[in-house]
Amino acid sequence: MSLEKMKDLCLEGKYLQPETKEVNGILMTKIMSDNWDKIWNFQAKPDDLLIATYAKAGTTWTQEIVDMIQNDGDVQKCQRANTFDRQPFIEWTLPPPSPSGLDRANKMPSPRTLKTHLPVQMLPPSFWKENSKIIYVARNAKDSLVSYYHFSRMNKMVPDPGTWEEYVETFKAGKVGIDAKSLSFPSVLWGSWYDHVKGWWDAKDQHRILYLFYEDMKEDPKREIQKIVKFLEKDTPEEVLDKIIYHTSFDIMKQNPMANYTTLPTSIMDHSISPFMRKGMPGDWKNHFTVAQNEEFDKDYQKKMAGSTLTFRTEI
Ligand SMILES: Nc1ncnc2c1ncn2[C@@H]1O[C@H](COP(=O)(O)OS(=O)(=O)O)[C@@H](OP(=O)(O)O)[C@H]1O
Repeated sequence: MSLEKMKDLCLEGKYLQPETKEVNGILMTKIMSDNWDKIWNFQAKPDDLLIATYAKAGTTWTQEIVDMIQNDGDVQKCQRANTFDRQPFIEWTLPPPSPSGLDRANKMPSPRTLKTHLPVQMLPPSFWKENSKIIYVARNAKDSLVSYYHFSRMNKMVPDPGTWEEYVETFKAGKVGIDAKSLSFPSVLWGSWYDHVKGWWDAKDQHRILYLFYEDMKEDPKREIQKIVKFLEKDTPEEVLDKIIYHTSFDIMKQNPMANYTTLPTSIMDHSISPFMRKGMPGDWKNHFTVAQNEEFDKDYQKKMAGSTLTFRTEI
């Protein structure tokens, strides 16, 4: 769909506050849930690569790294199209005539790289059957929450986050929160962060899954990019590796219109409210949580993550 058409749809108000609906207890936009049968029956292929994350974990960053590796560090080739055109977001669905992630994926020649935010139990079963490779990226809960909050403020295609206080509770609940005073219903798409990261963690030893952490990527991009190179069975020379590190650094990606979502109309994503490429740093949660909120969050976190071997760093 052309950007002009997208603008028209927005002006008609079709993207203002999407309706939401649960599928198997996971909140999605209504249009995604209406399309669920098709998403569930998506046909993956053995040479597909899937980048899976809970929202705001560093998906776009990983997508850019993967594209650069696959294109042997050719920056121009990686600027051939927007991230969402290069690597379809399989469950993402907008009102017609906008092509869905499935439409984009089905039209794409192999080998395909695809994106999803689906929790592990909701992944179309063909990915397991075809043994497609999967890169999962996880980011600590507090920074994910902060990033998701600001993203929900600037992106009209996801539900309004409500106030910061409301959103902290919504994120912890992993679904719709109800604020009795304002009667607003902030909600979080793709379900609980806690279940998401734990579910994929448990799956990683039974399938071809490379499980990465945003904080590790930030701490030592070369080491983490090399893990991806190995997983993709590529042979990437040192100088290409250095080029990839540079091109996918936060400051360079922030200036790259093919990776920073600025080609979308402001009626969809308003970067003046909060840029998509916002801070790009572990530890920004400290600028948002009050001491009391942090203590409450930690208490709740211990309960929700009890029994899991999965650990995160909240700063580096
Ligand atoms: N290159 C690079 N380096 C470091 N950090 C980066 C990079 N690219 C994107 N980002 C940050 O990742 C956050 C966006 O996450 P996602 O791409 O997963 O968002 S989405 O779920 O696909 O909408 C968002 O995090 P916050 O800045 O904390 O909001 C982006 O700034």
